[in-house]
Amino acid sequence: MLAQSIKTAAAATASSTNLFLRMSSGSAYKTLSISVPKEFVYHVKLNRPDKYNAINKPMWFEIKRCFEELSDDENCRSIVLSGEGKVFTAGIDISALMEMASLISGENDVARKAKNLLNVIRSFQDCLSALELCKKPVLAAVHSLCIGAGVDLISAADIRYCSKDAVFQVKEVDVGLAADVGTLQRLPKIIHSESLARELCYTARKMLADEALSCGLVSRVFGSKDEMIDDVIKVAETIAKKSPVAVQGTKRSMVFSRDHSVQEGLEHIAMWNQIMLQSEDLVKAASSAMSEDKDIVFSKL
Ligand SMILES: CC/C=C\C=C\CC(=O)SCCNC(=O)CCNC(=O)[C@H](O)C(C)(C)COP(=O)(O)OP(=O)(O)OC[C@H]1O[C@@H](n2cnc3c(N)ncnc32)[C@H](O)[C@@H]1OP(=O)(O)O
Repeated sequence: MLAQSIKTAAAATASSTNLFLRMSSGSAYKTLSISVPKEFVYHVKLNRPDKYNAINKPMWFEIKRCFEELSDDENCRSIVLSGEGKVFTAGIDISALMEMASLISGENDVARKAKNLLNVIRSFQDCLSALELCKKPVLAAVHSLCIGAGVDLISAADIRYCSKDAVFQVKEVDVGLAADVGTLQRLPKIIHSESLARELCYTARKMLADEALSCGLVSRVFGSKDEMIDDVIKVAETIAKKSPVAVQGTKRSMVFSRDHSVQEGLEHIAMWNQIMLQSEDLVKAASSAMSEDKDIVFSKL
């Protein structure tokens, strides 16, 4: 009886950490579609194709929930992010911008209006930072348009790819905004050019795939969306076959080191690895490297 209860509890715990199982049992996403094309590889698609995947309020919060859930889903080791339909995304849904305006219409006082806006801006920032905080690497695969909030979104990913029809546009100044959900902070560090980043952000000019490649915004340009998705899933699969302890530690250290000095980064990884080098993954990976057997089975993490 006790053994049966333990088994049932264990099964419940296992399924509660498996996003895909919970999705198929009903707790679905309305603005994202999620699949598992390969073992341990998740594919998250922005899924409002009729609206060019414009990011409306539900999509903002589903992005946050999804990447937070995948962060702790032991069946997920890498994530591909793409857009369903004709374009990757046309940026924030204009209705979400209007909703922000309506939030302050009932207030007369500047301090109260500011407080309301601050809360919204911070919560939208958190939605996209969820990609960066996610323990698993996120590989963004961009086709066609990637506008405004789309650039904020992919800037929080680990790796970016695009197809040759891709167009990137930091469009915020055109709608009267200083971008406030990540582009201004992350883009200069990705492309290592304050000059180009400022040009793109001040002018809102369109950047095509070739330039995105040459400035380092993307790692590779593919001939078509289909070719890109196939190949990016292969990269995600390669990552998913590595030790999850090693990959998650690498992401954590690279995100930390981007924002700290070399010495602070070295200290951070030393603290991390004084624990993680004790993992069974090190022994498994090292002994496989010395043998013919390259098919290592790492435990879930
Ligand atoms: C706290 C603040 C946080 C974040 C702020 C982010 C700022 C930004 O994201 S700025 C960028 C905002 N986006 C835009 O300005 C783009 C607006 N869209 C367009 O200019 C055009 O749609 C287009 C992308 C140039 C494409 O044009 P076209 O090929 O002619 O298609 P459409 O018929 O215009 O669009 C198809 C379909 O999609 C709907 N749609 C497109 N973009 C948006 C959007 N941003 N919000 C809401 N809906 C959008 C469009 O209405 C059409 O839908 P229908 O139902 O067919 O009308």
